[in-house]
Amino acid sequence: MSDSTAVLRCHNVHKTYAQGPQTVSVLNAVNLAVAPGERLAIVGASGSGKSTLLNILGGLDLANEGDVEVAGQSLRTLSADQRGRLRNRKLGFVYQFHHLLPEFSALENVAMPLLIGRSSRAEAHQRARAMLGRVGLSERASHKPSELSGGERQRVAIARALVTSPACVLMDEPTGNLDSHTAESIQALMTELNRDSGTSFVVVTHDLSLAARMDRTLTLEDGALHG
Ligand SMILES: Nc1ncnc2c1ncn2[C@@H]1O[C@H](COP(=O)(O)OP(=O)(O)OP(=O)(O)O)[C@@H](O)[C@H]1O
Repeated sequence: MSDSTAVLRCHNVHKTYAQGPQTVSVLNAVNLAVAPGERLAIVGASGSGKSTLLNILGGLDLANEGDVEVAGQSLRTLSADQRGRLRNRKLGFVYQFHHLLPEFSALENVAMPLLIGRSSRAEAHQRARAMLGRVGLSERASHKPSELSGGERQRVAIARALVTSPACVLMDEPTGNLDSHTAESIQALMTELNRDSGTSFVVVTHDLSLAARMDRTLTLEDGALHG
């Protein structure tokens, strides 16, 4: 794959953190290219830097060195506002602890990225309703997150990540706090949505059965990705 076709790409990414008087190197020359429609799992020991890498790939955190390109656009050249807009248009995010807004309904949570992207309220709600249908939650549209099960909340988070038709969805432990049956249904849903939408997935996980369902698995070790 030539780099220009990658939906997400990083080159020579380094990240260090100050921990007290020490500087700790977490990422040390990470290179990655994610193809359109590709499902990639990133695995690695606790503390190996998986979440750090995901946050840098999503433009939520900045590398000390190196570059990230989202849909061919280098994040380095963008202001924080421009990065936010690119993130909103091209990326979706799913976290283990879902980060749904507690005071809003499932429908309003899913509509949120569209409203932030300046869709009209009517259009945002129509698309959010359709997406909730895709994840099997039409009957739960008016429920608040506290009125949903863990698996339902995770499906709302997936619907919210996909509602803008992003090029790539970044997921941090999407099945991490779910029982095995619910995790299995989330895995099946991800496979189905990937097939239907062609959206790429980058999934950080300790769940080896989820990793096995992806097209490719890379291991983060000693600050670098290994095939
Ligand atoms: N803001 C921060 N300041 C200082 N150190 C940090 C910060 N964020 C992460 N770290 C350190 O960077 C390392 C990598 O953390 P990260 O959360 O990326 O690992 P991980 O592979 O996602 O771990 P886990 O599988 O346990 O979630 C850890 O040693 C962590 O303590």
